[in-house]
Amino acid sequence: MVLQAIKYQRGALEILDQLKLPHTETYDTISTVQYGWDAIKEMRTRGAPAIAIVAALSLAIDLTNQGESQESAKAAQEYISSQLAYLVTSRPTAVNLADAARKLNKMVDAAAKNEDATWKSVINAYVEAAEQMLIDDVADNEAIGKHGADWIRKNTEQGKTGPVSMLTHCNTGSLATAGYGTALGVIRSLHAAGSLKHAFCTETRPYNQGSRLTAFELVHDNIPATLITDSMASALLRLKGPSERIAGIVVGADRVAANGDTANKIGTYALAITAKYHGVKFLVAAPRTTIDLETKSGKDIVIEERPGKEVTMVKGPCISDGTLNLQKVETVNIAANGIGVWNPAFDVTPAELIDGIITEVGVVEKDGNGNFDLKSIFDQDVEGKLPTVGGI
Ligand SMILES: CSC[C@H]1O[C@H](OP(=O)(O)O)[C@H](O)[C@@H]1O
Repeated sequence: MVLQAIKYQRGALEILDQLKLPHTETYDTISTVQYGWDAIKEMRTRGAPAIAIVAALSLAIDLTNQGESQESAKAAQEYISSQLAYLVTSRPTAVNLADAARKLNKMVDAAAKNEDATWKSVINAYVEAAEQMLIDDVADNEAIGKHGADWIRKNTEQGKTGPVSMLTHCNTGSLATAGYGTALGVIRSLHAAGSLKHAFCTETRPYNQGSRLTAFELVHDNIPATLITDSMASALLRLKGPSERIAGIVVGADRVAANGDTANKIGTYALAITAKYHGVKFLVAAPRTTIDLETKSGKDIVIEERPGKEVTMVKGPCISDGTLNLQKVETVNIAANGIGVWNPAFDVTPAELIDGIITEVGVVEKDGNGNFDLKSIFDQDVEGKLPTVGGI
């Protein structure tokens, strides 16, 4: 069975409630823009690409369910624009959602200006573009996986002489995208090619994307894997690096700035520092829709701060009279009452610590001056496909 974070057919959208994984697989119906916004804000669905897709499809569902209208094409365009502007407010750091909104607005503006445009023709154009995002994302991830695996085999000592082990952080797999994943897609590609010795994943406190989601995906796919706590990463590289043939650390991204500085799940920066210290490669895997050329460097990236209770409270299946009730989740406090909490959801890894940025058109490395040229990859096609949202 393929793990699906998003289930969609025209007129019906469901998202896998990732707050309940790995205990239960429950799908929530998303029938309005507000339901989509709430699911993203509460992180029942998460992951930079998945956030953009769920947001765009929640509006597609909203529009489809409205049925016929006598309103004008202009009214349709204005409604879509207002709903996309609202959806973008659900989470600020990942650029994919804002990028998708920009491209979808541009497409809808053009559709509304057609001389024979109607409410229906504009709505249909939007729905088709939003649906195309699902298809594009999986294709992009499979290409990222291939490029990343090829690069690791060619550019790491371990990869040149046999199967490699890789460490990854957070969740960047099928549960963070429309399928296959970005950084976890690279690990999937290595595994499929017989080039993976072992995958290590961090638990990724406080949401535990690693222990609850990535471990779930690795076990589901029968990929040899080991879970470590976030604080174990440096010891792993020092004590088990040579014997485990750890070639590198591969992570996802929420926003890559024009100079290559990368915002990703909190803890990524620390991993980049320890990778540099231990001489293993540090790779970022992300589709071009995550690269934001309008943001010059990491200091300009807004870092989302989340509620302190996500650090001090943990959720788990309810255990009463010794029996496990998977349908009932209890929340337990694990910190001293009254303690202050700082809970940034992301941090920024400077480009100088990144060895390569794996995209669907190839791996970008720094030039002789230590700079990433990310603009050039937007001129390249992927089998004739430019970086798009919904084929736009
Ligand atoms: C391919 S997902 C990219 C990115 O999104 C995750 O953040 P969150 O779980 O808070 O949505 C994480 O930073 C992943 O690396």
